Amino acid sequence: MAARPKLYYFRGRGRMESIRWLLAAAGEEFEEEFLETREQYEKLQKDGRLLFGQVPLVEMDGMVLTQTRAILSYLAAKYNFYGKDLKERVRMDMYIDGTQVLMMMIIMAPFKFPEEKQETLASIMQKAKTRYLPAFEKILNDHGEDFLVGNKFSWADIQLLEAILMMEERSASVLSDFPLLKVVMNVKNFPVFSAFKALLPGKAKLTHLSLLLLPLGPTR
Ligand SMILES: N[C@@H](CCC(=O)N[C@@H](CS)C(=O)NCC(=O)O)C(=O)O
Repeated sequence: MAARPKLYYFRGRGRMESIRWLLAAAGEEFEEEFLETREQYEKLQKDGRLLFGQVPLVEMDGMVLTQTRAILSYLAAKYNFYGKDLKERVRMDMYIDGTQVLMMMIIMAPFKFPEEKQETLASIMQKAKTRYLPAFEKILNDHGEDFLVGNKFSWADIQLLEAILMMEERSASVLSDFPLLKVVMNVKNFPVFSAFKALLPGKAKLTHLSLLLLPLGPTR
């Protein structure tokens, strides 16, 4: 098994993207194998490496890991992005689960019928602005800190930043009514910005992580 984590997924963001972000935030270099042929996928199946026949698949620390949320929890705990106790952890879980629901809606939107895409996206962005972003703005406002939980950079911040950058790709002004998020969720002020940057090949004009390089979905 490779010394570095090895990621197996399609050449796109999808469910693997948050895994890449956590590894990048930890400053961990990783390898990727993009699944581009049916044979590659079938080989993983045949070798018994896909527990439920699905990717993302990550090989690391002598383990073969599948199920996105399980992989993310492992990484967050391993690299100390998962709070100092169970109470911090459960708050993070709430924020992360909410954020991931929103992200999955955005990820799946390109798979809609062409005539439905625009309306679907508009409704997701509306939900983001009325349900999700106000909740995070309030959290920051209530505790007055720069991070979502425990006044310390965590998985919850990384997840929310990723979601916000996804939304800003669709609507650059999505944070205009959320002044605290605008300041706190500025990628350039993020403590791991340099770690992100270091992992970007070449030019490092960062708005997204590896994903300047990878397409979001089938239409992009
Ligand atoms: N619950 C799984 C879902 C994984 C999943 O749906 N993976 C898709 C690719 S994004 C897949 O492998 N689909 C093939 C299949 O289900 O046969 C996770 O979160 O990792």
